[in-house]
Amino acid sequence: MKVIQISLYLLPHAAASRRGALEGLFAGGIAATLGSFYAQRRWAYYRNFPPSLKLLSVLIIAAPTLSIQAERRGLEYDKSQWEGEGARLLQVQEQQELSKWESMSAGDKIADWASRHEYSLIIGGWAMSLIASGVIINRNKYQSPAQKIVQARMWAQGLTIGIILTAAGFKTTRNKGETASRPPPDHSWMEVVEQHERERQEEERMKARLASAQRRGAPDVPLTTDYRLNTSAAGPGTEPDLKKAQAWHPSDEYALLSIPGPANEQDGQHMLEWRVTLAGFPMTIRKRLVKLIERTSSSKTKMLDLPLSKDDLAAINAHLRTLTPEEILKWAVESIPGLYQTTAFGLTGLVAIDMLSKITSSPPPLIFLDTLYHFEETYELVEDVRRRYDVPIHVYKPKGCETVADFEKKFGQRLWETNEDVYDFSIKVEPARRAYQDLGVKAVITGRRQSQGADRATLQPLEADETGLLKLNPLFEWTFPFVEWYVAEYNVPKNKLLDQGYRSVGDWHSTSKVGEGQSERAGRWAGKEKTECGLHRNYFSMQERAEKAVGGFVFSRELLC
Ligand SMILES: Nc1ncnc2c1ncn2[C@@H]1O[C@H](COP(=O)(O)OS(=O)(=O)O)[C@@H](OP(=O)(O)O)[C@H]1O
Repeated sequence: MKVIQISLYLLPHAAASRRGALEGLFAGGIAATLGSFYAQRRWAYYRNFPPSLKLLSVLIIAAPTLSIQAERRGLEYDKSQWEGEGARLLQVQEQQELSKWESMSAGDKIADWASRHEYSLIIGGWAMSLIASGVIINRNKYQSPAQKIVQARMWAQGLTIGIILTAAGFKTTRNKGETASRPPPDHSWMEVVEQHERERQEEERMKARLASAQRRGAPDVPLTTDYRLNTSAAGPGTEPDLKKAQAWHPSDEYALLSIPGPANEQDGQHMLEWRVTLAGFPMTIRKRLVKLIERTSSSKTKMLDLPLSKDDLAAINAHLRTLTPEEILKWAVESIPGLYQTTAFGLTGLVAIDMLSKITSSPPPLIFLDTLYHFEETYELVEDVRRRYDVPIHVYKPKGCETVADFEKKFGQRLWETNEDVYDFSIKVEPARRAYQDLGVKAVITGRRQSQGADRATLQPLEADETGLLKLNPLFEWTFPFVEWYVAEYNVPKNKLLDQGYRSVGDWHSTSKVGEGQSERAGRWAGKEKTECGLHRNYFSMQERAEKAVGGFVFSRELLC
């Protein structure tokens, strides 16, 4: 807040008043002197006045003009010092007064003018009554000039007291009326000052919080003032409603925000992606940034007691939905015991691997279910990841099978065509179960996202499956462009097939390229109704279907388990 030093304000105010006083004295003095000369020439009885009385008649005019003009100049100076919001308020007030004045009757206008100039009227009244009584008393031949002056002053004083009493009575009546009809006092100036003060304190608090978060090892995020947006999704020129941002990811240069767009009949509600350049942030984003930094730098969290009740799960999800993927991962690393990441090295899983490598020096170990039918490029990617990230990879294959030959010896060729339920169970569902039991897995991070649609459209950040396994989906709200952006931005290793027209990669026999405008997973089991490999379906029903398909429990135990 601006503090005005008294000397800086008072000295120019006094100078302005002095200038006004001189102007008033000069103008009043000249007018009164000219008037005195005129009276001297014109009226014999004025010529008979002693010089002191003539001087008094000049002073009577000059003194009020001096004080009135001095006050005017002082007020003018005060007004010139108002600036910004203050000046605006003054203008509004003047405007209100003008319209009030225009709506008044002639009588009210006179009363209003009189009340605003009461001191000028009193001084003027005193002067006029002194002159008038002087003129009347001067006609008395029997009094000496000194007696006449004393008597004129007495008359003038009496008249002036009369004027003052009338003004006081008039003012009291007026005040009573005004108090009854007066609108509540206008405290808007106080609001302006308070608002400025609140903003200043908020800014201070943010700086302090940011500094403290940074001391605790949070990333250094640039906070400047210029703020630009660009979007392809909503069209240029529109601005996102930042309060609705559901997911966002700050990098060194910009943040990606995911905000629900307008619903339409074809796609229903869909998300819009915004790229916000971090040349600077508005206050709303800055606040979220500070929160984010605080969260990412917060210290230890208590480990969860498993299993979770439904209510606990709902409460945790309500919390996780407000976090970024990195925050969710950090929370999981700190609070979920027995945490692993299950991955087929899809783009989403790769993003999570990269984020985890920046969050912790001992990221959750990876579980890769080697179906034996992966593309060569996928196996190459496994090695790339092994080289780039210091994370253990547990590879699980179909039970008792090291090679395709082993698998086909057991189940025959093209099992995915001859018996899909058995295929899904034996290449993914059973090996996964085995891995979870061998390794003591309590929770897995998955690469599923809501925007992949079908069963995943309502995906939550944390789920508990029918076996009690927790599944964490940190990128549940990210869309494909976000994932692609992250991979490119941080040079995350990816499947070479993605540069050849594939978007989601599974087994070679059930994966195809996708055309322009097709959905991300259109190339998986193309032409079939199937949308999931079974890994994320109900374990017990998958097991039951596979057992039925191979001819009952006894036989299935041998073949499948
Ligand atoms: N083979 C294999 N091994 C380990 N984990 C696997 C496997 N297949 C699927 N997943 C997990 O499921 C996530 C989604 O995979 P997909 O989108 O490819 O769908 S599907 O599961 O194959 O139907 C997938 O996400 P990503 O980590 O992005 O691959 C994994 O979390």
